[in-house]
Amino acid sequence: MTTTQPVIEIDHLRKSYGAKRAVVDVSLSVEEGEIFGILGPNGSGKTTTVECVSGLRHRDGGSVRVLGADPQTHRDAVRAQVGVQLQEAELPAKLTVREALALYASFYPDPADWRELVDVLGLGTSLGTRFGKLSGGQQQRLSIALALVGNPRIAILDELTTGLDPAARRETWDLVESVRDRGVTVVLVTHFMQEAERLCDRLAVIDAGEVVAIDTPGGLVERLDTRQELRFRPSRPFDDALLTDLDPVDSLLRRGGEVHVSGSGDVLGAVVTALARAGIVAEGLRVQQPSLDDAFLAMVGHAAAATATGTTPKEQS
Ligand SMILES: Nc1ncnc2c1ncn2[C@@H]1O[C@H](COP(=O)(O)OP(=O)(O)OP(=O)(O)O)[C@@H](O)[C@H]1O
Repeated sequence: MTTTQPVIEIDHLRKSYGAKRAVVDVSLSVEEGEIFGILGPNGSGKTTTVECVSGLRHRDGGSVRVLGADPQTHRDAVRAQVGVQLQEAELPAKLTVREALALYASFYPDPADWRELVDVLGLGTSLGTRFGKLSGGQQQRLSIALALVGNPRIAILDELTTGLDPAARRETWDLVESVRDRGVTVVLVTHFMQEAERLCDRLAVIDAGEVVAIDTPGGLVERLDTRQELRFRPSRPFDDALLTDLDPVDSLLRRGGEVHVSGSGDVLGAVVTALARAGIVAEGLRVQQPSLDDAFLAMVGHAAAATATGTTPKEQS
C-alpha cells in the first residue's frame, strides 16, 4: 500500500437505539486502497458503524466523512461512491442473477460492466438462476457483485463469510483480494479472526460500541505481553534451576519427557544458550507465539472472544 489518503474519517461517532447505546465512541480513518477490518464480538456496534458510514442510518453525534462528504447530508453522492453488501441482504427469491445485476446497475450513473464482474466473480453459469435457488456461496458472490456494480471507490462488506463452509470462505477471501486489486478500498466487517488476519491491512477492534485498538494484525499481536512458551525434550536430565535462574524465565514444567518453559523477553535465546553451555540438546524444540486470537481475547475478554474465534459460527438474528 503506497497511498495514505483517508477516504473515510469517523470522529467520535455515537448512535443509540432507544436506551441501547450501540455505538458509544468510534473514531477511525480508512486509507485509500487498503482492506480495513472492523472486528468485534456480536452486538459490539460494527454494523451500526458501517450503516452510519454508508448513509443508511442517522448518527446521534460525532462526524463522518466519506470522500470528504457527510453521508447524512450528501447521501446520494456518498451512495454513488460506496458499494454496500450488508448482512442478511435478501433479494426476491424469483429474481435471476442477470435481473438483479441489471436492476442494481440501473441505480448508478456510471455502473461497472456487470458482464465483466460476473466473469471475475465466477457467476457466469448462474446468470439465469433465481436468487432462491443459489447456493450460499453463490449468493455471497452475487452480493459482492451487487456491491461492486455501481463502480464504487469503497466497498463495505459486512459479515461476508458467515454461514459459508471453509472452502467457500477461502474462495470469498480471494474475491475480496481481487476487489482490492481493482483499486477499490474495502471495509470488511467480521467476527472471524482468521479472516481478519488473512485479509486486513489494518483493523479496528470494537467492543461495546468503543474502539479498543487500531493496528495491523501483526501490530495487535505485538501489543500483547511478549510471553513465549518453549517446549523441548532434553538430551539428558538437568536441574530446573539451570533454566529457572535465568531472568526471562518465569516457570518450568515437566510433562512426560518434555520440558515446558515460559517467560517473557528473550526466553528462547536465554534457554538455548544455557542448555548449550551445559552440553544439552533441546530436541523437538517448539516455540508457541501469541496469535491474533490471543490479542483479541486480551482486548475484549473471554466470553466475547469465544464467538469471535469462529469456532461456533454465529447465527444471524
Ligand atoms: N434497529 C435496532 N434496534 C434496536 N437495537 C438495535 C438495532 N440494531 C442493532 N441494535 C442493537 O445495537 C447493538 C449493536 O448492534 P450492531 O448490529 O451494530 O452490532 P454488530 O457488532 O454488528 O453485531 P453483530 O455482529 O451481531 O451483527 C446490539 O446490541 C444490537 O442488538
